[in-house]
Amino acid sequence: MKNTTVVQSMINAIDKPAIFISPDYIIHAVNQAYIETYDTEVTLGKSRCHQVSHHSDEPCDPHGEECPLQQCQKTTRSANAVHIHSTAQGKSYCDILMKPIKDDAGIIMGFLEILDSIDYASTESKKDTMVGQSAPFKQMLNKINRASQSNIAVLLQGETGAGKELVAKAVHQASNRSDKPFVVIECTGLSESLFESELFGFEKGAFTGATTSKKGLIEIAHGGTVFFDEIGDVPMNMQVKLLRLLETQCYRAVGGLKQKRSDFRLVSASHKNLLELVDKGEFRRDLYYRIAGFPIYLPSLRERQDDIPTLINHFMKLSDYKHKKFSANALQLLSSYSFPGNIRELKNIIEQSALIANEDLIHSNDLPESVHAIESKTANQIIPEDNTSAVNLNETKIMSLDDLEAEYLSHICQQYQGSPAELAITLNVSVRTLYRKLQRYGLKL
Ligand SMILES: Nc1ncnc2c1ncn2[C@@H]1O[C@H](COP(=O)(O)OP(=O)(O)OP(=O)(O)O)[C@@H](O)[C@H]1O
Repeated sequence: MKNTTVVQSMINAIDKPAIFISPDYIIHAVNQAYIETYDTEVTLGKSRCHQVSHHSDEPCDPHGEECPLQQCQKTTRSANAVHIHSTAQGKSYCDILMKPIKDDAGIIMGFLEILDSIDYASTESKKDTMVGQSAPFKQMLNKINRASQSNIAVLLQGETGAGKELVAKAVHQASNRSDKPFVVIECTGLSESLFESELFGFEKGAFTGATTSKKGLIEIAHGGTVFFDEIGDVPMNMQVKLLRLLETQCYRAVGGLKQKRSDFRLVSASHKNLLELVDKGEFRRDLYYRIAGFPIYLPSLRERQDDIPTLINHFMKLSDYKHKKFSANALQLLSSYSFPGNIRELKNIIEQSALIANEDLIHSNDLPESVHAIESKTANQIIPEDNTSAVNLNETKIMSLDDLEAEYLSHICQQYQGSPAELAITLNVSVRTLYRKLQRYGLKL
C-alpha cells in the first residue's frame, strides 16, 4: 500500500471510528475510535474488516447484509449500509459510509470506511429504542439515518401502529436538532380556529376567553422538529395556511400584528395514501410535494415477521410479567397472525395474555379471541350471532373495507357501555386512532 502515512494521518483526523481498507477487505489504517469500539485486535495489513465487525471469516453479503465495499466497487461512488456489528458493548446497529479514495490518475487506491453508531435502534430489548433485526427494518433504519443528516422534509407512510411516531422521534434524535424540542401536532379533528390558535398561539383579548396570551406549538418548536401526525386529515381550507407556514416558516399569532418566524424541521406522517388523496382532489398537490421531500415507508408487522420473537421478548421485559413465558404453541399462533394493528396490537396482546395467564407459561388459550380467529376462520360471521346488524360474508355483496369498518364501528357505538380507552385496547388501536375513525365515519360513542 502506497502513501500509508498520509492515509493514516487522514484516518486519525476523523472523530468517528474509521478504517482504510483495500478491495480484499484488509485493513491498512485504523483510528483510535475504531480500536476502542471493537473487542477484536486489529493487525494492520492482515485483519479483515468483517473479522473485526462481525467476528466472521466471510464478508457480510453471504449473511444477508449488503456489502457497501462491493457497491462502491461497482459504482465507483460512495455507498451506505446499516449493519449489525459485534462491538465491545455487544451487538449494535451501525451506519456505514464507504468512500472510494482515488489517486491523481483517478485509480482507486482503497476505501475509507466511517462508522456511526445508531442509538435509537437495537437488535435486542432496550428501553426507549426501536427493536428489530429484519431486512425491511434495516432498510428503514438506513433511510432514517440518511434523512436525519439533512434538513429535508420527511414523510412517513405506514399502517396504524407501525411505529410512525417512534420513527419521527428517531429522525429528530439522530439529527443535529436533538437537544431542541420535538413537538407533535395531531392533525385529526382540528377545527380551523383550533388549528390556528394551537399552531400559532394567540394574543390576550384575541377572542372571548383569551385572558392571557399563549405561545403556539410552532413557536415552542423553534430550533427543533415538528411532527405533523395524520397530515392527510388537515381539511382543504387549512391546507393553504399550512403550506404558507411551511414555505415561509412565518406566521402571525391569532389577534397579533407582528409576523413571527420559527426555524423547525418538518416530519409528517399519514396512514392514508396521500397521492391517492391528491388524485381525488382531497389533498393539495403543492402541499404534498412540500412535505414529501424524503418519503420513508414503514413496513407493517406482516412484512417483518422475523421481528415478532424479538418484539415479544422486548414487550415482556418491559411488562410487569417478566417471569412469564409464551408456550411454543402460543408463539406459533402469534407468528401466523396478521396483526392489522401492527406493533401496537402485538404489545396489547402480550400485555393482555400475560395478565390473563394463571401460570408462568402463557398458553395459546390465554391469547385473545382475535388471534384464535385465524385458526377457526372459515369464519363467515365477523360479528357475533346475536348481533342485529351482523355482516354475513356469505350473504353480503362485496363491501369496501372502509364501509365494513364503518358498519362495525356503528354497531359498536350502539351497544358499547365501557370507556373509550377500554374499547381502544380491545380494538387494538390507540385512543387517538379510535377517535379519528369515529370522526371519519361521523359516529359517536
Ligand atoms: N420497532 C419498535 N420497537 C419497539 N416498540 C415499537 C416499535 N415500533 C413501534 N413500537 C411501539 O408500538 C406502539 C405504536 O407505535 P406508534 O405510536 O409510533 O405507531 P403509529 O404508526 O404512530 O400509530 P398511529 O398511526 O395509530 O398513530 C408504541 O407503543 C411504540 O412504542
